[in-house]
Amino acid sequence: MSMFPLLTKSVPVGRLRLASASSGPGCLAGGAYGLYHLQGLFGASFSSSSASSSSSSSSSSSSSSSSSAALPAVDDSDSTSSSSSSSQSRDSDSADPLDPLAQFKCATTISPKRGMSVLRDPWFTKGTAFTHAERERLALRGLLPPVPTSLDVQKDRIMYDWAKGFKDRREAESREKLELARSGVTPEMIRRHRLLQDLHDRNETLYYHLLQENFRDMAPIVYTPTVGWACQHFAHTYRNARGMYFSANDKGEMHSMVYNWPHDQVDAVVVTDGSRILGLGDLGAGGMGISIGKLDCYVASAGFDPRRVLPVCLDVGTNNEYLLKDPLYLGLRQKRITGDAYVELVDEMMAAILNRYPRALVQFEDFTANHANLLLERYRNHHLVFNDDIQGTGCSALAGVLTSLAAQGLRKCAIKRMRFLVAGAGGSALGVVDSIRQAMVRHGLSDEEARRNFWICDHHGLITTARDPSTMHNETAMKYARPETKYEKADLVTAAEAARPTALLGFSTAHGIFTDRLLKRVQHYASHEQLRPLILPMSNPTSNAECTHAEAVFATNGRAIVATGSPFPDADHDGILYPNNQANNIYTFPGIALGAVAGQCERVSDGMVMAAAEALSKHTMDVYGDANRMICLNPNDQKPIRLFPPLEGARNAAVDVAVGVVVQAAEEGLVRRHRTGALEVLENKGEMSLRRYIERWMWSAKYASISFSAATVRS
Ligand SMILES: NC(=O)c1ccc[n+]([C@@H]2O[C@H](COP(=O)([O-])OP(=O)(O)OC[C@H]3O[C@@H](n4cnc5c(N)ncnc54)[C@H](O)[C@@H]3O)[C@@H](O)[C@H]2O)c1
Ligand SMILES: O=C(O)C[C@H](O)C(=O)O
Ligand SMILES: [Mg+2]
Repeated sequence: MSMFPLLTKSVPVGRLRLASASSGPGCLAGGAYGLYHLQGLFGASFSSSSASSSSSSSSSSSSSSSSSAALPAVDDSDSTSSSSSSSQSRDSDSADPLDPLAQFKCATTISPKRGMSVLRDPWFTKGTAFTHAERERLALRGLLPPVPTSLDVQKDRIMYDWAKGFKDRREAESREKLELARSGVTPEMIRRHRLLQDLHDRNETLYYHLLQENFRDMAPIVYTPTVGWACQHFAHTYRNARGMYFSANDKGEMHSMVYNWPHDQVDAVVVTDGSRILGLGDLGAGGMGISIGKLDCYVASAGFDPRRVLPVCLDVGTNNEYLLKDPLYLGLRQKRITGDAYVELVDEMMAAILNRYPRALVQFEDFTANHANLLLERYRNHHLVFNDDIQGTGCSALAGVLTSLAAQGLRKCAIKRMRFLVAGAGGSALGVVDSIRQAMVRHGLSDEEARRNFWICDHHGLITTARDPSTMHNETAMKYARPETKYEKADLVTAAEAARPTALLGFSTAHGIFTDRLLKRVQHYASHEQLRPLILPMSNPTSNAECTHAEAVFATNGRAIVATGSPFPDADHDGILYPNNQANNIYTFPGIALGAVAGQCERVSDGMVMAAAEALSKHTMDVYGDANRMICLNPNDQKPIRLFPPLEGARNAAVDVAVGVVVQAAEEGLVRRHRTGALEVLENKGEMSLRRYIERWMWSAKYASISFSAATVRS
């Protein structure tokens, strides 16, 4: 039974009963939309819609308050009177027991709107409570999380925030505290996240204006690490529809439901299946948060038009037991679909999206390694797609490597001298290793020689040819298996002794595994090669980091060149301030996407990803100038080095990356020819003009002058 019954009050006005309740359909606001129940037709007014059909609510059974869950506020009685008496009074009011049509009497609400317009209308909307039938009638399929909920569950969601009386609140609170401590997200960051998301729902232009102007300060709120918290708590904080959900239950329907999205043009789609969100694991339908957060970066730093981006969550179930038991969970309550059935769903979703938006770029985000690799290989040769965790991260990490060399006064070909010890053998680690290996090959090593520069550990330890691939999460790591089988499953320090690495990369999600001892070892081996050690603990969110920025600086006495996946405070050591630098794909996915879309590219090739890395590295060195350059090569130098540009200049960085991407795509014949397109600009007027062409393509958050035309009204 619901503990917080919503009281609704209705006012009879002639034959129409107008509702004065403050929630749900059935309310009349200043007569704006003239919402009424067609009670006049059949006399009695009761709910035909079945929002209360959801299984989870015990109170939505027989009382009239369950009717009001579907169509609240049709009630002659005073709001304080008991629900059963009000129900009787309605029946006795008008029902004629001899009328053969009595059993079919219903009240229905006629909406002059459909789709997003009805969802966003506070008088009509039922939010997640729209039933399947209503979703079909109102063109809502896909615009809401796939499972209709009851009014009671919606109410519990609000009461969860209200914090009093929620029966599991104490358990939930202690879990939240644990998660907060784990994720490195503070209550203040959450407050700001919610402030910004409320604004996002109210005024997109103002939201993006703020984001574009304050990207450095706001990126940690709308993006990593706070976005991780938002995904974990998606079901608890859900307020408004945003993005599209395709679910396993939509098989066969996706081609039509994609037309429910209210915009005829879409340039970029970010899709996740929620199976591996940052380092937080399977968050099911809550993964929608990461698609939204990534696209915020598209708009803020790459100038995508927010009306032309589409966040997508593919819901194939979840293996997260906590979510499956959470009454507020918004996704399908079933274990994840796998194998051929999974691939069929992704194929159908991709075909549906690309059928309606043939020119759209699709970014895959936070899929588990096996699916990430499989889907990338499946689509990359035919469609404009890329995987952010594999290619975007590979691009950012390679840019960091190149910048570390440039800052030490070395040329790019010095990458051949580097040896990498990598903690983590998942999709991202392999994406990064592949990118760096390709760069080594470009600079003269054979593929085999390049492979020998990598030592990869997973949760068992070092991967050698003695490893049984069936014990691994990501078998593709076997292509880097070391021949030194005596080190099979060696821990990181032992592996470091064998590898003598000059660089340490972290994609393990394992907090603190870059110990003081390990960091000192790597510094020692790097100095033998006349290099400063490169330390990239890239796991997210904050508390999954293999070490903090300060730990790397202190352990190496300021010699390490460090950047971390999530933001950390600057470190003060020996009177020198070491500014934190974030090693994150945020520096590259917006620019790669900008180049691919504004440049009318047909595919995203490995060459384009490498060109993006080189462009970002050059941009970073140009931005910081001599402040980021060592005067002479000295591995004991303590000068702070920054590997990535400041976030406040993210738009400029994205444009430089985009130009690099288009130039490379043009060389590879991957740009579509168009009379006034990027290729023609590049060929006829050169790179500077291409830059201006791309800048002109970008959207800025400014109010446009608006007037009305009936021709543009859409449902
Ligand atoms: N900074 C960035 O831009 C960026 C980009 C992508 C991914 N990431 C982060 O990298 C992490 C990994 O992502 P993924 O997609 O590769 O995930 P994944 O789940 O595919 O891989 C995790 C890997 O870590 C290994 N591992 C677990 N514990 C370990 C330990 N103690 N020592 C060594 N290895 C261990 C696992 O065996 C597995 O190979 C996540 O935290 C993710 O957020 C960061
Ligand atoms: O989301 C991020 O911050 C980076 C990366 O895509 C990740 O999965 O961790
Ligand atoms: Mg990711």
